[in-house]
Amino acid sequence: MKKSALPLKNLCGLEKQKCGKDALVKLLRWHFGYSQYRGKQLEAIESVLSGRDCFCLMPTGGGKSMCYQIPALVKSGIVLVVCPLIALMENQVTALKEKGIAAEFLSSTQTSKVREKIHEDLELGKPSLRLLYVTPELIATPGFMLRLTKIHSRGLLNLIAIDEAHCISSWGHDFRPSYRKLSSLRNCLPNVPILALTATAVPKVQMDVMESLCLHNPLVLKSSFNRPNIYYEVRYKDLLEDPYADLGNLFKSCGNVCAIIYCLERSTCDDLATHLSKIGINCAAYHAGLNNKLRSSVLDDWISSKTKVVVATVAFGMGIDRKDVRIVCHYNVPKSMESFYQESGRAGRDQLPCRSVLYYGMDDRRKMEFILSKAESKKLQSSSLPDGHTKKSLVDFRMMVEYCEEAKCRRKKILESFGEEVPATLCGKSCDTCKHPDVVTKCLEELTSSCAFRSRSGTSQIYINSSPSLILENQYSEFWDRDDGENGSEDDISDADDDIDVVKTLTRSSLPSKRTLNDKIEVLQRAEERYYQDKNHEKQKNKLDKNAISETLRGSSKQRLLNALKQSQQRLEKLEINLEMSAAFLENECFKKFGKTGKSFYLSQMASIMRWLPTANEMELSSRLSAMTDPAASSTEQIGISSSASPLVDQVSYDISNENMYCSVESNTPTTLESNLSDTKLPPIPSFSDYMKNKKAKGSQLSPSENLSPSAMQKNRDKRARYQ
Ligand SMILES: Nc1ncnc2c1ncn2[C@@H]1O[C@H](COP(=O)(O)OP(=O)(O)OP(=O)(O)O)[C@@H](O)[C@H]1O
Ligand SMILES: [Mg+2]
Repeated sequence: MKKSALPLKNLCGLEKQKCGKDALVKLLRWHFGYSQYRGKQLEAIESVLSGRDCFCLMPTGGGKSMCYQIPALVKSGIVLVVCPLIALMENQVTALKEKGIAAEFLSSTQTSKVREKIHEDLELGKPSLRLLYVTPELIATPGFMLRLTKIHSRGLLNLIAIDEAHCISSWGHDFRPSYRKLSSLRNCLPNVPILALTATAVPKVQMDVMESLCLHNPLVLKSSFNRPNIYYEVRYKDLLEDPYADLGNLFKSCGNVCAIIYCLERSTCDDLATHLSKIGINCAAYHAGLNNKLRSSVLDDWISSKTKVVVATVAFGMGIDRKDVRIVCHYNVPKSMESFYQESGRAGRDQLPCRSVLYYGMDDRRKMEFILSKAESKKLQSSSLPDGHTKKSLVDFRMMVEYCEEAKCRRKKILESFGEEVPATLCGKSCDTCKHPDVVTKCLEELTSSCAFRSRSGTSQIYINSSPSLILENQYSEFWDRDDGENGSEDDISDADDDIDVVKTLTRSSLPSKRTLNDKIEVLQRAEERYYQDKNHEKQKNKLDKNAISETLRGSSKQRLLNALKQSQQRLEKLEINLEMSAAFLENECFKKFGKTGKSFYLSQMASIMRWLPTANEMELSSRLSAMTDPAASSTEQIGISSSASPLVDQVSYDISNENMYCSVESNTPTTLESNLSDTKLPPIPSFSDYMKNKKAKGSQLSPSENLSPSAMQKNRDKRARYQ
């Protein structure tokens, strides 16, 4: 039920713009129904109300949002909240509106009419809005900054709150380049207090956040990271008969509780959800591979308790405020302690007892190490980060491995990883190692002995012998290119599972786990050999099927284009286009040209368009789309790809993944794809006719060009050898 606003004038001395403690408690009760402030909430609120910057570190579920929501109710004017996720903004705005609090968010997902209405309100002498949620990308646009400065100059900008502030630090676990742009806020909007909030920041990240946001003499509030109501536990997959069955039994024994199970890959989410449903557990899968509609309905059903268990990639979580999650399970080991803390922290936000259960497996560990080293080498190549960042993610992951592989208090390990000193008695038997030390020690001994042989040959042979040479060196995949600063993505901060899908290409283990690791690796190696032996044969056989462009694929391509166009429209304020029609037009052009040649080329072209859109200016976009009404133009040239712009590609091979695009492009010129792009502003893939001409000239067999560098030729030879 909506509540009318509390007559603030009676509570607060508006002239002095101050609020006493009692008045602030009344506001909390009236609007949110809570009787008292938690932890350091009140101190944070008082700090920003007095005009002082504040850095607030509170545990997951600690109630950080309240620290900016209450100040918004104290006096008229706006509190600007910067959030990394549209879903997060939507959730909070909906919840606030239900409480009768005037809040809105601005994002590309809204219609221009809705956005215009919000802008109109902001231009009023006394806006009705109290909280305005925006993404960091929007802050970076000059148009929006101008609007903010106008509001500021009218004395109406009361506070800037930066939620999930650790995203600004490249030392943090969820670094978002777009957050970097927030450092201009202090200069552009002087004297507005800034409140930085986070649940996960090691001391180095804390300093970085405060410096990057140019906080002046901030009040630094740090609460313990400890989540006393969570019982921590690790289960060892390699020692379990059947991890799926174990997980099923766990859920059955806990009753019909609300839970989240995190998996590394989308396919595991689907498999596991199917398995759990079969044994009567009310669950659904959630990942970035599902369309928006399905994702929202899974989320809605889970929020409303129609579905009890969600089996998800990390795309699920940030900003989801369901209080009564009783179990958070990790079916694969997370990439860092910070991620683990954030994800497991979604349990027990009601402060009641709950569990974190992590299933740890040696395969998962090696898989993650492989993924992280791949990401590190990419970072190193692009030199996008300063020295010292390299290997950081592997070092972070090491903590996670230690958490699982040491027979020490799990809680202590978590807290110490955040730099907190922990008294020996803190845990009070609320983790498996403290409660059952003998059992855990025995498990670890068994695990170590089963792994002993491996130490003779070093790390996993599977990765050393095969996949890295194929994937690390020879493949160029979109997948590693995700960078919100570049693609302007406002979508999921945690769409990291896209990255993870590279491992789909690797042999997947679903072996009975009581076997020794030795057996497992042998089986994996055999499977891997078979995989490569079958590869050529299979490639021929499935070529047609694999290459078909389904209606679903076309639908999702249109949706991607629509999202990208929305972002372009937001970026280029004068751009007037019909978004739906434009998306359909661009997709159709792509389909017309590549429909017959197959999915690989179609996907490559789609990817090129997606890269081109965020770089195109108004004129380029309008002229490209003018072909919609000019059939002659549209038939001669496709968007962003002119045959003359073809970057002389010698070998284009498409393989391995059927869902995600894996386009391996090797150029015979030293020109990089990026430099082509910046020169011409055109997507850097060859036109199909060029490719065919090239191919015909060399016979039907794909062969390396004479112009290829010796190392590239060697790589190609190696690659083919593996396929024979
Ligand atoms: N003083 C309070 N008393 C009781 N409940 C509170 C109080 N303050 C906040 N809450 C509730 O605690 C829950 C968690 O709050 P919130 O979402 O702000 O946490 P958070 O610190 O932002 O967590 P995260 O790091 O996961 O984003 C919410 O349901 C909120 O309504
Ligand atoms: Mg929060």
